[in-house]
Amino acid sequence: MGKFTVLNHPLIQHKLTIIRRKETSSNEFRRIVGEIGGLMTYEITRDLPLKDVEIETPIGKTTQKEIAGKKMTIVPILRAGIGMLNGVMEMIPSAKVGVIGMYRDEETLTPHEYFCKMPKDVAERECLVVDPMLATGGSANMAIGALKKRGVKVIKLAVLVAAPEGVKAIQEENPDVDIYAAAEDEKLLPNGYITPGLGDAGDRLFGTK
Ligand SMILES: O=P(O)(O)OC[C@H]1O[C@H](OP(=O)(O)OP(=O)(O)O)[C@H](O)[C@@H]1O
Ligand SMILES: O=c1cc[nH]c(=O)[nH]1
Ligand SMILES: [Mg+2]
Repeated sequence: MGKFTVLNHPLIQHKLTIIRRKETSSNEFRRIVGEIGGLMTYEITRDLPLKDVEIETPIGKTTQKEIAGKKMTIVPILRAGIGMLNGVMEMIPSAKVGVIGMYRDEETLTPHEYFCKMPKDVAERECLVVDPMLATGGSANMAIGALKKRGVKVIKLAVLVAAPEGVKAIQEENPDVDIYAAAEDEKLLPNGYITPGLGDAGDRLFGTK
């Protein structure tokens, strides 16, 4: 089964509390979602392999470390995943970006894919799927399925708030995927929202409600 890790760094926890507050403006919400995305990336990439490289400093030759192999593909799930993207890209500027568009039917909570554009060599890269909310897990499972269909072998999932139901759904359908979250919340409500959660992440990011 894939690992489920809650990244309880004090900065991440503090910033998460700010975006949970209902009075936080879209402007501040957007900025902080990006910042948390960056802080989470720092933790998630801890085990990236390194290789030795010969370089020359102004003083002389030396052998130092750099990240080995192809850089990651970051895969934001539209719309809300876009909120995390800039923060993640600041940490890994050479990563490529693959975008997948998905919306949840408000009645049935079933996800629907409406867009997918991946880098040509996506199958050779590790993918980090980002979305602030893991509720039923339907959207993330569908996005992971779309990547596997394109030949991707190593996939990680980063979310801000995870419902236990969503974590279970990913672990059952995609047991090879490690999940990272800033928090695991209490549960899913019958209407599909996470409690206590932070409301509708897409609407709060884009000011649509
Ligand atoms: O785990 P699930 O039950 O699938 O729910 C989580 C999904 O719901 C939200 O997207 P939404 O459908 O609201 O689209 P949006 O990002 O465009 O607002 C959220 O950003 C996730 O993608
Ligand atoms: O609580 C939730 C659940 C799904 N999507 C959101 O944006 N918020
Ligand atoms: Mg939404």
